[in-house]
Amino acid sequence: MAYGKELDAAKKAASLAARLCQKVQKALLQSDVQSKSDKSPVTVADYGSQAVVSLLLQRELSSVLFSLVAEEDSADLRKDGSQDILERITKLVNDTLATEDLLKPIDSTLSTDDILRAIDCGTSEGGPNGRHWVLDPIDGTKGFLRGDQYAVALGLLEEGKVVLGVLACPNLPLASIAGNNNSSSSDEKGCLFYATIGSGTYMQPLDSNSEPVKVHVSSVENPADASFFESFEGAHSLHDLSSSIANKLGVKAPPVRIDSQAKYGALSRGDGAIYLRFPHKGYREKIWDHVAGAIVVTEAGGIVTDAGGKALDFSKGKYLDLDTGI
Ligand SMILES: Nc1ncnc2c1ncn2[C@@H]1O[C@H](COP(=O)(O)O)[C@@H](OP(=O)(O)O)[C@H]1O
Ligand SMILES: [Mg+2]
Ligand SMILES: [Mg+2]
Ligand SMILES: [Mg+2]
Repeated sequence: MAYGKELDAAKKAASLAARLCQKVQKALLQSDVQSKSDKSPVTVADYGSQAVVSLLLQRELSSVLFSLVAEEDSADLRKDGSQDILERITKLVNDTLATEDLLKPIDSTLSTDDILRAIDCGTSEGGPNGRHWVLDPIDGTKGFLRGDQYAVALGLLEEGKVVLGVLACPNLPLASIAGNNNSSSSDEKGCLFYATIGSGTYMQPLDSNSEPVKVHVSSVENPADASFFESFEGAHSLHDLSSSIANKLGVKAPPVRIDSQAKYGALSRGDGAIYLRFPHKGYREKIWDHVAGAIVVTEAGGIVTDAGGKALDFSKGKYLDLDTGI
């Protein structure tokens, strides 16, 4: 299969990064620190996830040319007073890598400098030529902090086109979320969605080796039977505008609001039929917020465009040039 080796590496990297995030999110929920608005735990998970993916991809693919466009960089970690947080990230990454039995044994424990370097591999600008990995180490940080949805989102661009995407969604129920905003806690959670160009979209449980299943977008034709997704955060997308558009389309169901590219994952298996996103004026969308999600949806039979109906162009660097919304 085309991109088979890249897909294996990407699935492994995203799953392992998700494991790191789950560990941090658990601690975040169990301790009472969560409400204290101390953002350091999430920073730890964002950085740790980015380091894990960067290290894994490089180790598994050992290509001379490795380009990664990723959300985080190490600038803040290099500042005075960041030593403690950097050591925590380093420990998290080492502990996470040590749990991966499929990995070649690690020659030595990674140092703080190794971690800084791994994070900074993600400073590529992308663009229309060659291969670029695109990573959002935690998409939906606000959801992550709330204990809600988030995703590790990893994609691959080749000559400006998305050819591969992986979405690890640790809190997304394996069963459909159609019709309910809050799933019961007994639901089995943790989904891994993946797609390569021309080969469809698959979903498998994040923490087991169960067989992947091919997924397809909703087949609902009548808008009256459709439901739509949007950001949980009103600051990220104009809820009033989505509602009025949904209304005009004839959609009757209330919006399903969830964080992150888990929306694209849920869409790809038909939990809902539509995703509407209208950022406030002046906001520029970043490619890592959509690359993986876009291919997961298109390979499942869906269509992803800007609000003007044009396909998303991921070849312009870090930002998407959009007409109004997605
Ligand atoms: N004002 C804004 N308008 C639109 N999107 C925004 C935003 N501020 C942040 N975002 C983006 O929205 C993403 C989350 O998407 P969603 O709203 O679907 O959960 C964030 O990703 P991160 O959490 O990776 O920073 C961030 O990139
Ligand atoms: Mg994001
Ligand atoms: Mg992020
Ligand atoms: Mg962010």
